[in-house]
Amino acid sequence: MLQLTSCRAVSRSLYSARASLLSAWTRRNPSTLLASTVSRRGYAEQFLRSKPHMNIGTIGHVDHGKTTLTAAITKVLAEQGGAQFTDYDQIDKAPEEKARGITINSAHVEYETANRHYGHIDCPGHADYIKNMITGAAQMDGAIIVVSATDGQMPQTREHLLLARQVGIERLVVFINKIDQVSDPEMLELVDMEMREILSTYNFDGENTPIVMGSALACLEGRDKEIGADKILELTKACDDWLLQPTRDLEKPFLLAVEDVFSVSGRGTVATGRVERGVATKGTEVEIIGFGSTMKTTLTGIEMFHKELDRAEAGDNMGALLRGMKREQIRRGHVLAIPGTIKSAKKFKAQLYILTKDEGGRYTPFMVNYRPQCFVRTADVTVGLTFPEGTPDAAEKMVMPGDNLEMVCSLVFDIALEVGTRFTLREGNKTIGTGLVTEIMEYAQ
Ligand SMILES: Nc1nc2c(ncn2[C@@H]2O[C@H](COP(=O)(O)OP(=O)(O)OP(=O)(O)O)[C@@H](O)[C@H]2O)c(=O)[nH]1
Ligand SMILES: [Mg+2]
Repeated sequence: MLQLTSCRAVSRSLYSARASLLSAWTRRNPSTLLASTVSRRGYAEQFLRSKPHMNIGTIGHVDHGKTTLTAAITKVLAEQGGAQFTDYDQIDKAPEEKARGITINSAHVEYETANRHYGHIDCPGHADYIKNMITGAAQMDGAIIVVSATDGQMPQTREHLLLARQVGIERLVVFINKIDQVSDPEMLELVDMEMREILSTYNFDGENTPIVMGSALACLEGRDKEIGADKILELTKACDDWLLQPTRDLEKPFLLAVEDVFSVSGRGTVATGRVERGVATKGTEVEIIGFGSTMKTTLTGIEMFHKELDRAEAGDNMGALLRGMKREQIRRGHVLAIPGTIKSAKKFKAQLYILTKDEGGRYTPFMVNYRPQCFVRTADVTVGLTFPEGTPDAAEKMVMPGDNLEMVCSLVFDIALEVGTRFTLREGNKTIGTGLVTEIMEYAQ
């Protein structure tokens, strides 16, 4: 970044300067193209809205009515002018999308209630959910868990609850669907009780979570308003009231993943990278975390768009001038963060999704102690994979392409990690899996 500064054309507008800076930057690191083009300004232009935005989705057992419900929500809100009606067929005919090199089937719709703008994800198949949740393609801040009144909770109801918890969803709303097929009120009460119980089992607030009972199909077919449209509106109201607005990246403590390091004569050492979250100003104290010891320093200068600036925020690509640091002390893969907000770790548990060969992954299974490269932010470190304690027949157990499972990951070097950090596993030039940190088992110091 600073190299570019020395040959800048003074008359160029900020915007074109930024474009060339980005292209030079992404040439060096093509994988960050997406992240860097969605800059703070670009984002604001595209998504400026008057209401707070939230990402949610429908989760739950196969055939319990997630897609029908998604269509029903767009139908009732379309009548109020807050959505475009998206019928069942349009949702399940989901376009294939490429995210992080993995093909993912999911359908996105959007709608507005009185209070919020929602992005809503409905995935056609069970395996896609898991993949979407682990890769972050379905980054949900909250979710609607759909359970059929005729079946009650089923294995994937529980599995999705577990996964929702692991990907950091704190609150859910329950929709007990298909009540048009159940005439016995005691049966509904039983499903209600069961749901509260398993919500608590998975550390959700079982007692206070709103549970709405209705029929998505009745709503979609425009009949039985009292169990159809009325209940769907009650559900969206429950989402507005109960689901918590996520903290915006800007409000979180500053964190930058170091992409490159330069030595600028007469000034000192500059680390460049994208601000993942928070805001930094001149004088901000930071820790440099990863690869051994944690070092403290101060940001003495911020450079962006070929200019000295006072402030950088989430989404910006910045150069950070670091007081008293030598070039050799910092490397790609280090993280600059507000002291005490993130720690360096070597060993953690993760939920993994192993790509199939059609997704560009391995053709063959692997066994315990497999050692791929783990890519976290800008770091890549060799990782040894083992099964959690108590896994039966761990020595003979095979992990097949297409599997999703929990594994213990032991890194060769420690890096900044926290629960919820996402990473990819690669072998040679192939992405073979993606993962999400669910528990830190061993910190570096
Ligand atoms: N009687 C009745 N049938 C419903 C209701 N909601 C959905 N269905 C039916 O249940 C079946 C499954 O609905 P979907 O919406 O496709 O279920 P899904 O949860 O999206 O299923 P997957 O995406 O395959 O996991 C369809 O035949 C729907 O018409 C309802 O309220 N009442
Ligand atoms: Mg569906």
